[in-house]
Formats: sequence, structure tokens, C-alpha cells
Amino acid sequence: VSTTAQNWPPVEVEAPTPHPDAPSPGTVLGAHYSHCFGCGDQVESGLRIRSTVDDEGVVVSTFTVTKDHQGAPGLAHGGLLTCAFDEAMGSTVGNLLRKPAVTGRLETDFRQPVPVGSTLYIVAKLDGVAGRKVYVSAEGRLDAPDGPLAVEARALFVTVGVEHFVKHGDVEQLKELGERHSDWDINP
Ligand SMILES: CCCCC/C=C\C/C=C\C/C=C\C/C=C\CCCC(=O)SCCNC(=O)CCNC(=O)[C@H](O)C(C)(C)COP(=O)(O)OP(=O)(O)OC[C@H]1O[C@@H](n2cnc3c(N)ncnc32)[C@H](O)[C@@H]1OP(=O)(O)O
Repeated sequence: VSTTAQNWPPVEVEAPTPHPDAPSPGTVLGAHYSHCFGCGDQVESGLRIRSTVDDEGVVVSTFTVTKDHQGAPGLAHGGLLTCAFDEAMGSTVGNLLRKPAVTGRLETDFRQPVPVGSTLYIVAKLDGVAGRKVYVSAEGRLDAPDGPLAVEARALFVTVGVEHFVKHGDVEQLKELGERHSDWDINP
């Protein structure tokens, strides 16, 4: 067990409070951006992660590993597994708190190899909030919600204003995103 896992969250936190308009348990979350490598439909070899709100503060995501996601023959690449957890935990923060946030730090423990063809069931939960810092952790199990534990991850997300994306990203694409999600506070 990593040292971070023993001391998580690493700072004193407040209990996370989901936004009053956060999607309720059972809601299937759509892709947040069609060109997102983690969840978008328009990225051919993307991870195409699908997420559903579970209990309060918890989101369950699935990632099916294809041959496009290999590191060693027949096995998922560790970096892509980390990406899957980035997406699953980012989706948890963004959708439940309804605030734009970016990954500040992300740590992954790989417990078992993940073969091509398998589906990871990733359960991510909000662990706490300290100012703009949001701590999240997740577990990924093989082929069933109660399957063998394969991957664990913890992350710090930092909430940002829309100016983060305006300053550093593609404003035209951001406008389109804002039009499709007018209930999200991301319009420049
Ligand atoms: C992606 C969203 C698109 C827009 C849509 C918006 C909403 C949509 C709703 C739902 C979204 C659904 C799904 C999202 C799914 C996946 C998301 C993927 C997310 C990513 O894939 S995103 C790409 C990778 N990500 C970056 O590209 C970040 C680059 N980076 C920076 O942009 C800055 O670095 C920033 C902003 C992080 C901080 O900068 P800053 O100047 O604003 O603030 P500052 O530095 O003061 O940090 C504030 C406090 O965080 C602590 N802190 C910061 N970093 C730390 C670290 N590494 N370790 C420990 N503590 C750290 C400080 O120590 C301080 O703590 P304290 O307050 O206690 O002093």
C-alpha cells in the first residue's frame, strides 16, 4: 500500500457537498466533450468511458480495454489506465460539484494486470474539499462491480474559473461546449 494511501486525504478536509442541482443517483452522465480522449465519441481510439451516478458522492464508470489500449501484448497500458481514472474521478468532481476543475496530482497503484477485452468497473468517490482543492479516490475491479481489485487511484483536483480554459485552451470549442451545456457555469 502506497504511503499516500495511508495518509489520504493529506490535509484536513471538509465533507464534500454535492451541488443542489447535481444529477441524482442512477443518472447516466453523457460525455462532457465529444473530443475528450477519456469519454468522447469522436475519438476513435479513445477510452469511451461511461459513467453513472451511484450513491451520494459516488460515480461508477466503465472502461472496456481494446487492442488500441495495449502496453504489453494483450495487456492494458498503465498510463492509459491512469487516464481512465483521471476521467472517472474528474467526471465525479465536475458533475457532482458542478464546478470546472483540473487534475493537479494523480497517483495510481496497479494491483493486477488488466487484459484486452476486460471491462474495468471504476468506483470513484469524493473524499473531501479544502478550499479549491478537491480530493477524490477510486477503485477499479475486473469484469464485475465486485470483481478482483486491479487498480486504485487518488487525485487532487483544483477548481478553476472559466478563464483557465479561455486563457490556455481553444475558445471556439469552449463556446460550443457552453452552448450544449448551458446549465454549466463554463460560458466565456
Ligand atoms: C476538463 C473540463 C472541461 C470544461 C468543462 C467544465 C465543466 C464540465 C463538468 C464536468 C466535467 C466532467 C468531466 C471531466 C473529466 C475529466 C477531467 C480531466 C481533467 C484533466 O485532465 S485536466 C488536465 C491536466 N491538468 C492540468 O492541465 C492542470 C495544470 N495546472 C494548472 O493549471 C495549475 O497548476 C492549477 C490550476 C492546478 C493550480 O494553479 P493555481 O495558480 O490556480 O492555484 P495554486 O497553484 O495556488 O494551487 C491551488 C492549491 O492547490 C495546491 N496544488 C496545486 N497543484 C498541486 C499539486 N500538484 N500537488 C499538491 N498540491 C497542489 C496548491 O498548493 C494550492 O493549495 P493551497 O490553497 O493550500 O495553497
